[in-house]
Amino acid sequence: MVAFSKPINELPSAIQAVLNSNSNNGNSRINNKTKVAVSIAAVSIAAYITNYFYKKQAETAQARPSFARATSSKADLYDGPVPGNHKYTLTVPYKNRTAKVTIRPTPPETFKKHKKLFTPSDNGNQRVGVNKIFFGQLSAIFKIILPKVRSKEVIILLLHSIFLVLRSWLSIVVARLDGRIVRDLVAANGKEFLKGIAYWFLIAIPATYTNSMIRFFQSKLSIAFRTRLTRYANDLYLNDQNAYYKAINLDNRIEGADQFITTDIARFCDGLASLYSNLGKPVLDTVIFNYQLTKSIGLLGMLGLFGNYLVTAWILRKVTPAFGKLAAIEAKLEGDFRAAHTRLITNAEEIAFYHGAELEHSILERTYIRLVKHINSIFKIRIAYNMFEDFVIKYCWSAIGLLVCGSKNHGKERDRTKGFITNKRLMITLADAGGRMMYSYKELAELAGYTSRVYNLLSVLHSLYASEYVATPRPASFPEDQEFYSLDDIRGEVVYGYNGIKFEGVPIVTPNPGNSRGGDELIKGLNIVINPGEHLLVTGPNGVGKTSIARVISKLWPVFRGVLSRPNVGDIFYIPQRPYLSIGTLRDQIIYPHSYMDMIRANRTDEELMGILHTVHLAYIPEREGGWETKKEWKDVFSGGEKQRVGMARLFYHNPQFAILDECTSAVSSDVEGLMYQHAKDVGITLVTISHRPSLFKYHTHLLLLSGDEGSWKFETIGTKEERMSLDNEVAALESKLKDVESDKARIEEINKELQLGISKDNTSNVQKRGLVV
Ligand SMILES: Nc1ncnc2c1ncn2[C@@H]1O[C@H](COP(=O)(O)OP(=O)(O)OP(=O)(O)O)[C@@H](O)[C@H]1O
Repeated sequence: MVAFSKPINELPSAIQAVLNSNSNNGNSRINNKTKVAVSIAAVSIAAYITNYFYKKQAETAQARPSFARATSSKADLYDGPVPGNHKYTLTVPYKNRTAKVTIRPTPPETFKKHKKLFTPSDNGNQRVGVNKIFFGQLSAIFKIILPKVRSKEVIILLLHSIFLVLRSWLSIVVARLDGRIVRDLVAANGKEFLKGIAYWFLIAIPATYTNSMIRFFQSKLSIAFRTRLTRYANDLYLNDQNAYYKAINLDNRIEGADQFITTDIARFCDGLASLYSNLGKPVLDTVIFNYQLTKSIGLLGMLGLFGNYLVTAWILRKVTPAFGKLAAIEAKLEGDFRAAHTRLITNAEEIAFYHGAELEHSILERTYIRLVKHINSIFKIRIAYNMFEDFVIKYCWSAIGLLVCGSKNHGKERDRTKGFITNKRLMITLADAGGRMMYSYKELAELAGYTSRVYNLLSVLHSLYASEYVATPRPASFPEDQEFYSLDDIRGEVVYGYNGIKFEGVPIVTPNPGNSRGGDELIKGLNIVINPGEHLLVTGPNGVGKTSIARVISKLWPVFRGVLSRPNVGDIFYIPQRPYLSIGTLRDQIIYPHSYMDMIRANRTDEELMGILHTVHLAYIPEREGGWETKKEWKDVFSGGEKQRVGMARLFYHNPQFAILDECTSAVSSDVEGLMYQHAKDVGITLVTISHRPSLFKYHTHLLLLSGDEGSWKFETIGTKEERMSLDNEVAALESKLKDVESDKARIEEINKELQLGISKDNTSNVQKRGLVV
């Protein structure tokens, strides 16, 4: 018989109550010594299994060839996938060395299989909460985070569960030990008391280890889920289907995908991993104590209690605020705040030039205030809810429990008191478990919010990956004789592998997602052909659709009607209007989008890169910047003209059959621009140039003139060699006239100086009165 008087803090009082009733009944069959021994053995076995699992993982990692050693110290920290390989190795910095990580990109078949699981919702109008939709979404996401039974995550889950059960077991053992120590203390049995204290210290080792391991596995589970989800989302987002571009330009269902992928996925995984241990324990406690109560209060009393649970659950469901929806809105507002900061960082120089700090400051403040107001409103909502929750669960449940117990208590006064006290303790501990369960329900509701955001992200990415867009219904007022362009009605065709660029009745249309008038037709059905060796110059006023032609050729914008025939992806290279410089070394800027490993595989050398830099007049750069390995924020290092020349260097490195040059030399001086164009032609690149500069005429054979007049266009040859020569002559004549202008200017300055001298001699000079100014 064990007598309890003082529960210890870390023990759930509920378990002690069970032990109380158990021990009072004299049911203790196993002694404490055995229990301590069994506990230590059980925890040791669990620790051994854990160790074995992690040792195996470390061995697998060691067995991989060292990428850094295999190449050289120059090896950059990332390597792209090798074409045709289903997996590849990335090297990442880790504790002053590089660690290798094997990446297995999600195969397209998996996306195809999962597509039906992820159906985009009707623009967030559905109810976010713990409901059927939530469980459906969760089960779809489970297909990603637990793809098969034999996966790392399942092992972590199992080990986590083992430690959770061990914790419950240890709690019981510790409670019994506590009772025994108190008994010996009261009985003044010094020897037994000291023995109890010794056991106490002995059990502390597995107990603390178990608690640490529970937290460890919870974190491991969360990060393992996050890794799976992040990789999956990245694979859907960044691929040859350009979902990252479509999400911004062809769709408006997800705003700020960065927030979704970086923060929302992390919160979802944390919530899911903690829910397992947070919900598991009170559920276990509730089962145990309800079982105990049934013994005391009989079946009828128990039915009464269950009725009470059902009514409480119903009321709570009715009065619980939409925590899921609130969490989803909070996540969106966090995203807006983050996006405002990102904009500031990206455009720091332009904003500084304009002295725009004050305005930007107010934008940031406004975004933050919106977020804080929302969070504060959640806090307020929680006051009333928490009061209600406490009132119902802690006070009403206990009172009802006492009533049930009271009505069941018969017999002698002494027995009635004992039964009443035991049941009361059970009721209070049950209420405590209920409270924790309700708290977990709140967590579950918040998880529903993150689940809906993650699900929404994945389902939109799935539809963009499959090139499925939101339909725009044709408005009744839309003119009948006018073609209506909706993103769900793309009838054009793209033929790859064509040796040239051919448009057959292809209109250039802006996508305009979410706009009720559909896409705007910038250029009426284009019919042009560019064969290898012919060079096209596209010109016309601003905003007429020149760059949009390049977008259609690059398949960024859809071909709504007609047929576009174009070369394969690797045979055509595009240099955009705004230069882009990536993260990485100086070398990476020239070879972008290839990696250093691609360069090594293709037997290309730094000497070759140096030759290219000579061509674009940037040969001084490697020395100035400290060599090819230098890493800097290149967009802040290069001048506008240098950035554009780096773009041309990329063109010469990749040396494609076709190139689309979109105003990519507008900041380069005319002489160097001419040399670069001539070089591009000499090495056999067929050019499609978008430009306003007449000086580029002579490098092209065809002209596409966009007038902007209701989408009309004119396609003509720039004339014979002689005619182009005569154009050249005209340009030369104009340039020489410009030179004359310079000499005339100099002469005027001379005259002015002479006049100044005259003025100082004769202040009344007429010339001074008239003032000759250039
Ligand atoms: N993603 C988009 N969605 C809707 N309209 C767009 C989009 N991108 C561009 N436009 C519009 O399409 C029109 C043509 O744009 P484009 O960039 O092709 O012009 P451009 O002829 O190259 O002009 P510029 O000479 O100024 O570079 C513009 O009016 C522009 O506002």
